[in-house]
Amino acid sequence: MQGRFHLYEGYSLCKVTFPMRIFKLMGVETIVVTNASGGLCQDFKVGDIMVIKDHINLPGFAGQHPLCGPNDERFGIRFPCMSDAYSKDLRKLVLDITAELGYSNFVHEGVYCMVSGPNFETIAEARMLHILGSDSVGMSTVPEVTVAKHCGLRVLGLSLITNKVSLDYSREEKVNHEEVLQISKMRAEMLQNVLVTFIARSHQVETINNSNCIYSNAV
Ligand SMILES: O=P(O)(O)O[C@@H]1C[C@H](O)[C@@H](CO)O1
Ligand SMILES: Nc1nc2[nH]cnc2c(=O)[nH]1
Repeated sequence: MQGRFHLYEGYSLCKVTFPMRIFKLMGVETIVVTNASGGLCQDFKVGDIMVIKDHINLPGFAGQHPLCGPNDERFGIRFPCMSDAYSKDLRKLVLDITAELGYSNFVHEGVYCMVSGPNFETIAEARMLHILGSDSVGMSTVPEVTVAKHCGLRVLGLSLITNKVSLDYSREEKVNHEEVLQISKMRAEMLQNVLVTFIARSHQVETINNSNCIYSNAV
């Protein structure tokens, strides 16, 4: 896909996640999701890649959840497990690949937190998300991954840290969308290298077949 739908654009979560069910019906088994996010973990630098190991569905806590409403049993069960949404095998494969490509210094694993946006975080909000265990924060991905997991797709998620999120009232820098786009452009080639190698090697991971799909926005 080129681009995605976002909650902040006014789309319902049903529409935001609809492509996942189309992929399922098309026979896709594995999806790769990419996004841009702000780094909350103090070890992260702008331009780092975070392999998503888990997420926090903040809108979901408030009832903005793509699986609310009658469950469609053709796709999955009413109460899906979400503790292993991001495949361990795929995470290992991508970490091996980034090490081989010499990218280890700027690749980390971490927890992505979704907020609805469209505003970036206040400092108090950022501090709260950090205390809750979020390593990065963004405005997408979680609804799609939730629906993908519900219908049995395997997921790899990569998040590009496009800016540092301020946790400190004395910091003067202000995040803006241009910076997000600029860093995404700067890292596009590196992410493409990782993904091309990942796709070429994905047959090494058991149960993956060739039905893979890249679902990306920022890169
Ligand atoms: O679709 P993603 O999550 O990559 O896009 C992020 C969130 C906003 O659309 C935008 C903020 O700059 O980047
Ligand atoms: N919510 C949020 N989304 C982002 N997308 C890219 N950077 C950010 C950020 O700092 N916060």
